[in-house]
Amino acid sequence: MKRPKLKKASKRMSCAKRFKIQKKIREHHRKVRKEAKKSGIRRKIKKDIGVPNSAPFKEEVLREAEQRKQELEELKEKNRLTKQKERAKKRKKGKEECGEDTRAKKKKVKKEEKVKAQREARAAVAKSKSSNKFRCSELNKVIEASDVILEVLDSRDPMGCRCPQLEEAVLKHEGKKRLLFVLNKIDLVPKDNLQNWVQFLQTQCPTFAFKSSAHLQDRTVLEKKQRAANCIIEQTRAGASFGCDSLLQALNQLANNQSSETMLKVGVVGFPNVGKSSIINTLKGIRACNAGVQPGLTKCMQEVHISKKVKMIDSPPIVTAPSNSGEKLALRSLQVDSKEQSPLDAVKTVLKQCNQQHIMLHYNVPDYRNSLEFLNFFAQKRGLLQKGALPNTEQAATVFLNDWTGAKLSFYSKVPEKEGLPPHLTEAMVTEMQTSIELDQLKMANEQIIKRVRNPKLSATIVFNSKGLTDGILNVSEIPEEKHTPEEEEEKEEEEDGEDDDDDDDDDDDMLEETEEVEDIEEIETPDPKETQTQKTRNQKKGNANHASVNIDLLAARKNDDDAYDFSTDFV
Ligand SMILES: Nc1nc2c(ncn2[C@@H]2O[C@H](COP(=O)(O)OP(=O)(O)OP(=O)(O)O)[C@@H](O)[C@H]2O)c(=O)[nH]1
Repeated sequence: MKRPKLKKASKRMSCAKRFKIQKKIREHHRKVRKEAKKSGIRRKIKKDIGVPNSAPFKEEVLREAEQRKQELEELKEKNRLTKQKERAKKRKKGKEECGEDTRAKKKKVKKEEKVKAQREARAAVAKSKSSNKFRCSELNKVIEASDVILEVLDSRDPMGCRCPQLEEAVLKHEGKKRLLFVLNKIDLVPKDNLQNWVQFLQTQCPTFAFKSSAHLQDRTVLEKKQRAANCIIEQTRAGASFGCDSLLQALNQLANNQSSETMLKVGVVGFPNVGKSSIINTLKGIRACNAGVQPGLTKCMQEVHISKKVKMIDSPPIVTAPSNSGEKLALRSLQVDSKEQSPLDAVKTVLKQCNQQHIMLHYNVPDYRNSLEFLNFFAQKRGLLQKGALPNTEQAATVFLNDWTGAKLSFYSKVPEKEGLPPHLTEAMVTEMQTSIELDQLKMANEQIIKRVRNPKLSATIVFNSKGLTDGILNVSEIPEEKHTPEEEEEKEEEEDGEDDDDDDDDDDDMLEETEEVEDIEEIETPDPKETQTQKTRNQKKGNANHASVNIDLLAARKNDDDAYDFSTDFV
């Protein structure tokens, strides 16, 4: 009987057992390696089997192997060196970039600071230029410098545009100055009304009917010549001008009558937005002065040569006296524009001076109970809305007032029934004014102009009840301190706070730079060498005032010291 084969023992085992064995083996290997490391025995280096002696070209093979070894080592060394160099380069570049970055950052910060300071300085100069005191002093300079003064009157309310203080100052001036009226914007009033006004004003002062050109785009004489060469003629209603020739003729005549060889200087003065700059631009034929709807655009006096003998001087608007009634201030004062007076109130007074039917017809609005309701309608019509589609009455009021002093709205006031001279004029003054102007020639020229100018749409014309002459201020010391709007005051406080913070951080370099910038500002404000003696004395006075203010400050500081809390004493 065949013995059954013995079954071979199976190698199968449980996974746990297998893993355990594997782990043990790993641990054992690790232990061996560790000990080998400790005793300094390295891993077995593979033995170079070398070249057997039986090889036919043993020596050559060995030489070749040696050469390859050397080449490899050289290559390795080369790579190592290039890598080292690259790393050094990178490090250097990084350092440079870092240095450049910080330097560039510092430069940028300094530049920004400088620009900020310059901007602030410019803003301060602009602010001082838009102050009433500056305007008044510039106007005085214009009057001083001029031989002839053109008082510009808006044809829609000529009486309201007359300033008795200015007329008196010109006529009573020691330098014997001439006063002429220019009745501007004649295209916005009905012809018969214009005729009446020219006749009325002519009895007091030579009056020139005028319509300025509104479309003067070119700023240089070259552009003007090119336009003329291209035969581009202003044929639009707004682009046309009337009265240029008669005014230029009269001025040339006055220049010829002058005993001296000097040019005739003609100062152009008047209340805001009456068209002073536009008249000069029209006479010159180019846009030499800044003109626009915004009242008070002209900030400083500006000379413009009209011909070889005549030079015009543009001036900032006359400063209205606060003693004027609200009706007068509404259209003639810059305070309304600068929000010192509420535009809503100004609109209210203007509406009161007009016929409601005319307003409704002109603006195409329904019957309104008060000015606010009217402004609501007006704002809706013009699309002046704020958040929630509510009418923006503030903005509407400003737009409405700009319309009334601007270039489009047609309204007129009636000539005063009472004839006679206003209290500041005398018969002698009037006859003096009328000499050296050929009145008959002027009358004829005015008639021609009135004939040629187009009548405005009578259905849209509003009758305006003028409140008469408007008082102005010519003495700088009489101008009241200007109120700052709440926003301006807030800005000022913020600026002061900011300055305080900056002061703490500033180093010596910055201090030096600041002093340099202050010098720049002074350069901007250095007075014109041509300044008159009176202006110089005024400046001297200004200097005294500065000293006084310093003293006051010091006294105040000392007083503050006295009042200061004494920390060394225990008051409890
Ligand atoms: N329709 C019409 N508009 C005119 C006429 N003259 C001036 N204007 C407009 O009236 C506005 C005011 O003109 P400006 O020449 O800037 O007036 P200004 O008196 O120099 O103004 P300030 O800078 O405030 O002194 C502008 O929108 C002109 O286009 C004119 O004869 N007819």
